[in-house]
Amino acid sequence: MLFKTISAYIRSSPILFALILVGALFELVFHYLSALSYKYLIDKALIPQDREVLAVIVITLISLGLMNLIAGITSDYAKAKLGSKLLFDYQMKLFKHAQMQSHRFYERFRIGDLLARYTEDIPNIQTAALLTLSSGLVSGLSVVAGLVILFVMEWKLTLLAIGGSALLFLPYRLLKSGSLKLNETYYKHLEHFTGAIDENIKGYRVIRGFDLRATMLSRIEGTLRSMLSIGVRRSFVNANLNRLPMLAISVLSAVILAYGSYLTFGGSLSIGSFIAYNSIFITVGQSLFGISALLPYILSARTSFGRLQEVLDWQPDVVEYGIRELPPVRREIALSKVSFAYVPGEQVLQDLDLVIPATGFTSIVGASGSGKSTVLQLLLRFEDPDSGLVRYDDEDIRDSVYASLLKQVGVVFQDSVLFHASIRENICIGRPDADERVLEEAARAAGIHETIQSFYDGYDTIIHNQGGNLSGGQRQRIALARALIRMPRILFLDEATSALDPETERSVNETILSLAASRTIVSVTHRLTYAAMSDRIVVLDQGKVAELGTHEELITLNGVYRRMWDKQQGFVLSKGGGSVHVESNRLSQFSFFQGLEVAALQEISRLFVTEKFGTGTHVVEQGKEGDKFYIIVRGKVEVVRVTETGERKKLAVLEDGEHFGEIALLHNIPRTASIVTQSPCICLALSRDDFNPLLDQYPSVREALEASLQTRNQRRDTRDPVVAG
Ligand SMILES: Nc1ncnc2c1ncn2[C@@H]1O[C@H](COP(=O)(O)OP(=O)(O)OP(=O)(O)O)[C@@H](O)[C@H]1O
Repeated sequence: MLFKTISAYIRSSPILFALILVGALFELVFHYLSALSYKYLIDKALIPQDREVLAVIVITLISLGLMNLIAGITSDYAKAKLGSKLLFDYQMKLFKHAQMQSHRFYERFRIGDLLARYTEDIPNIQTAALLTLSSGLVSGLSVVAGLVILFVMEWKLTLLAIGGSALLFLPYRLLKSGSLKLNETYYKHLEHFTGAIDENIKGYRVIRGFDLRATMLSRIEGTLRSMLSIGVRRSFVNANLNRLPMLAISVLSAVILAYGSYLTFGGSLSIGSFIAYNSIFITVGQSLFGISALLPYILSARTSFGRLQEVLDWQPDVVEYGIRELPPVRREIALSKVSFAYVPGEQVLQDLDLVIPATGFTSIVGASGSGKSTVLQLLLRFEDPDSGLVRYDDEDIRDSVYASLLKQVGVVFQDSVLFHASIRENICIGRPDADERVLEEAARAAGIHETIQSFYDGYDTIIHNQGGNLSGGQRQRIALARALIRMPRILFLDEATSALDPETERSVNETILSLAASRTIVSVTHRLTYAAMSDRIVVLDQGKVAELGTHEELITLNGVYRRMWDKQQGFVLSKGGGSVHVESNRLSQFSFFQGLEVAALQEISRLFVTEKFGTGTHVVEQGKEGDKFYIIVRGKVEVVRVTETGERKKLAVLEDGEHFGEIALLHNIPRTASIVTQSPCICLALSRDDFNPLLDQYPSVREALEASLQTRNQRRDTRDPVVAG
């Protein structure tokens, strides 16, 4: 398969291959004529002392040498070009293939797996192809030509040489399968290694926060030790693939020398012929050795080729077969009877029907994990539904040219990736042909033009480290400008502002609201204050549309939305968002504060302290004794538990208005899980020491907390994974 593919590839560049072949033939002719010249030099020039013959031989050799040099240089250039082209073509092919893939592909092939293909496997194939074309081709031709000449000169001796040559390939046959297996194992470990490095870089906060440094170090050490031991065996086998043929050649040379001398003693072979024969045999031997020296490279390339094919054979989930241009959306975008699962059997959306009018501002809200982002992914065709269809007006988007869909939409994510380039390039990446006026218009619409102008280099300011030199609000506004410059008919926002501080969030949302007048906006958000301003709200619950309507309609419904809304109400942020106050009626919603007088609730409310956390902070550490109860005012946290084997398990996600750690108000008991922020968070914290004096005053609170603790212990006994932190 490797040879078939590579030789087809080489044949696709006939001129380069012809140049390489001509170079090989010249080299061959030069080598053999040099060796054969001994026969004439000794028998026709030196022994008879004929100076004229000597001069002819020398001039012929010099001329051939020069021609060989020119052909060699041309062939080297052709090889360099062919090799670089092969590298380029395969790397492009792999890149393009990866671009067409969706989540299943990226779950199967982690970053380490893919990087290894680019940096190890493709270069391995290139090396083997180039070596085969250079020393392999010359050596192969040389062996054939040499054996023919030797056969004509002395057939008995040559038969002996051919028989002996088979010995050279014996080690290959013996070591081949072992070498292939070792190569495969080595690359598997290399993938783990690069994947682990990537994970350790990206997750350094989590690793430090969970004190996983020793665990990670020992994992990497384990991988590196395995690579060390496999590396030793691999190098040893490869060295033997080289050394054993060399040994076989030495033995064969000794036999040829002995038998050739015997023929010379008997007078059936002249001295000149014997020296020429021996010289040609040495060239054949070297060529055979040249071929056997290629074998480790070819074996390695075979493994690499298999690994590369494994990726290239992966069929994309979203196949771009549509041929019709998608007309501009006029009426609606919709999901009809859509079911979708990332993991077979774990349904995220089930028979979902949703129609979003192509006008105004639609918000999609719902609890974490209800499928909001998944709906957006399907509308953008990042994924295709398992059943049902996604349509823009009456067009099934699978039947349309994908680019014509993307042309109509713009998208801003929560973590908008900005590239290491100027602000101008980052915005214009959405529309490379945009002129200065269009660029500034987009930046103005996103409310960032003045800020950019105030930078020393203006639009030419370079964005470093994915936007590290900009504030969160500036990054999101640039991402918004990048989406707007495409003048999209529909703008999709996926939690585009929820990671911003309250003040910036308010101002970016005002900008977004002003955009809704001229285009359709579909926004996934969990912050209901801004969803309330939209024209319609879709409430998702466990992958289904639970409610649909305006804010007022949904509040009157008194259902899921109303509960979510109530949870997020009752917090008063000071101007600038520096501190938060929780209202007494909000506190009364917590089961353990229920029934308390307003005065008592107000007293408790005053005990709460505002705490702010950046993304990736461990608000609560598993195993550490807890002494605070927290309410999340804004932000998103993950409840995670590290198992005894070091595995990190995500148990739940908590958002605005949700709480954790109430048992700590009663006892200083170890936390059963950690709470890690997923976005910047503002929390209200109530410490046990502050709250304790009130417990005697309000026995109902103590009873409710005791009951809560009991429930939690029962849960733990039945191994229920949900914890309150
Ligand atoms: N790539 C993935 N592979 C497997 N499961 C996934 C993947 N992406 C999402 N899920 C799961 O699909 C479900 C819905 O996820 P989705 O992101 O759509 O929810 P969401 O409502 O947007 O949640 P959030 O508000 O937390 O972002 C969740 O249970 C989630 O764990």
